[in-house]
Amino acid sequence: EEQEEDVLRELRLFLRNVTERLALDRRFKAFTKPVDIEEVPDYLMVIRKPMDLSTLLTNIDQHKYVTVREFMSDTDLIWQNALEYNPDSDPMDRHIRHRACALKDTVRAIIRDELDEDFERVCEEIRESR
Ligand SMILES: CC(=O)c1csc(NC(=O)C2C[NH2+]C2)n1
Repeated sequence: EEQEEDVLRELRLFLRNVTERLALDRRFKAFTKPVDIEEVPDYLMVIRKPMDLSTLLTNIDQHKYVTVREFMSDTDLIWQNALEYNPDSDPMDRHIRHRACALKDTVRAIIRDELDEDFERVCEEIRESR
């Protein structure tokens, strides 16, 4: 009902704010857009579920996320994919893995500091009722 739509609207505002702050952080530049398959032709052979910050914003606007948990599954894909695609000891791989770990820690810190547990519980109730 209307109150549920108010909750989901507030969820989308929170998720857009988090995503835009991540996209402004220069450390996460490599994660802002889908990997360019012309530049990295083998990427889709290694990574089955690509994800990036611009796609998160599109998903939010398409009402894909009803809970923060669902949003975090997709933010986890971003750094997990980077760790998987860049496993080697060469400096470039190490550099992007460091940024992937920074993305993981930054998302978790924001959620811990800024998400009210009771708000997420209401979102989970809405998801289970649908
Ligand atoms: C987004 C992402 O994880 C990404 C984009 S390019 C890249 N890795 C490289 O270009 C090479 C360094 N060793 C492979 N990783």
